[in-house]
Amino acid sequence: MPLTPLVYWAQRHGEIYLRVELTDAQNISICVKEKLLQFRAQGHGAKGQNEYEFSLEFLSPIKPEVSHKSTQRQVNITVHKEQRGWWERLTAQERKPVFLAPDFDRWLDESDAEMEIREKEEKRNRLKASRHEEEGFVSLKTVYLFVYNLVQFLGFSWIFVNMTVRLFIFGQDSLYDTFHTISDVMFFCQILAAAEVINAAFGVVRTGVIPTVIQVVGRNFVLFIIIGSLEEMHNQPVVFFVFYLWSSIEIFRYPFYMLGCFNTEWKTLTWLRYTIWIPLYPLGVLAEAVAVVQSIPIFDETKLLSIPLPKALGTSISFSSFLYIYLVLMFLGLLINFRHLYKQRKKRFRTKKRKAN
Ligand SMILES: CCCCCCCCCCCCC[C@@H](O)CC(=O)SCCNC(=O)CCNC(=O)[C@H](O)C(C)(C)COP(=O)(O)OP(=O)(O)OC[C@H]1O[C@@H](n2cnc3c(N)ncnc32)[C@H](O)[C@@H]1OP(=O)(O)O
Repeated sequence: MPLTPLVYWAQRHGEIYLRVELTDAQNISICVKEKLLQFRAQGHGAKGQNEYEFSLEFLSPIKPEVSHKSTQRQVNITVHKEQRGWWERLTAQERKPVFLAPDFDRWLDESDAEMEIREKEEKRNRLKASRHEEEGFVSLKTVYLFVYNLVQFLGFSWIFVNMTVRLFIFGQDSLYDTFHTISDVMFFCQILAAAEVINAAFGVVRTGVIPTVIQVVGRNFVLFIIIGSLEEMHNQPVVFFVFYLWSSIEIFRYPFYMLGCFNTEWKTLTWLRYTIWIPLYPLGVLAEAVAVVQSIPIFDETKLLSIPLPKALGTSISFSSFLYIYLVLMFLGLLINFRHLYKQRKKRFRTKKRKAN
């Protein structure tokens, strides 16, 4: 007489779950034909280590594909009903086979199973809705970044082209009136650049906050305090160099970001974005340092932004004292950002190389 294992069952609208009580089951064979399922395996059951088998004639036809998973304690079988629906019993014969019992761990009655389906559907819908929301946010972010980069690109391109054309037409003379012709657009672009700090701080773009703060604060300090607030600085040729060096990188950086918004890139542009800062950054810092040094005697003379002191201590602390400290900060800022840009460059070209392999 073949030995029969204990079999527990439960159903859903689409599936039948069978749990066969056999430990360390091996050589499992499951055959399915229309309504019939035949199981055979070696394992440790109620009658010790032996070969066990059973067959079940289901109430309605089942699909031929049956999946099973054997664990140390049992064999779990999932059978798919040919047609979805609730079966009033498992087997064709009305009398339940003696080795068969309900699996109360998985047991659900019809209404509970329907509720389970509804819950699953609701969960799926919620997931879909949140994915849509996320996609909406992503596309909103893309539009925002694209427009921001486009505006900056147009602004800095206008500056760069204007200065280049004026240099060709007026030669050296153009160096002296850069501020008057360019400053409004430069003010606009650099005020707008504060958004880059916000973007970095709130994770809108994946970049460090410190390098961005150094960049934006450093430039705006030179633009608004050193050059903008001193009329004597307005027609200094150094303004030309500062503005020209700033715009030279931005006409490549912003279109690079614009393409990045659509996960696209143009290799030459990527190379330019991550390479031309190497000469431009030190030159830019040098030009800014020259402007700071040139402004020192003017701040001393005009006493602009100086801090008044009580009479006993002297007259005032000139703003130029702070500028000496700022020159050191500039050098530190240069080192931090140079290192940051070097890392970004290495990361960019290393990943690209790996992708190409
Ligand atoms: C607290 C007070 C501190 C005061 C300190 C004072 C110190 C003063 C020091 C002054 C030094 C400043 C000198 C400077 O003014 C001189 C010049 O600018 S000279 C001209 C040359 N300059 C440059 O080359 C620098 C240009 N600027 C920059 O590159 C950035 O501003 C910088 C923050 C330095 C670096 O950029 P970032 O960290 O963003 O690197 P990535 O470009 O590689 O971007 C990283 C990822 O973020 C994505 N990203 C970034 N921005 C955007 C954007 N606007 N739109 C879309 N995507 C963006 C980018 O695509 C990268 O993503 P992924 O890695 O996935 O590709």
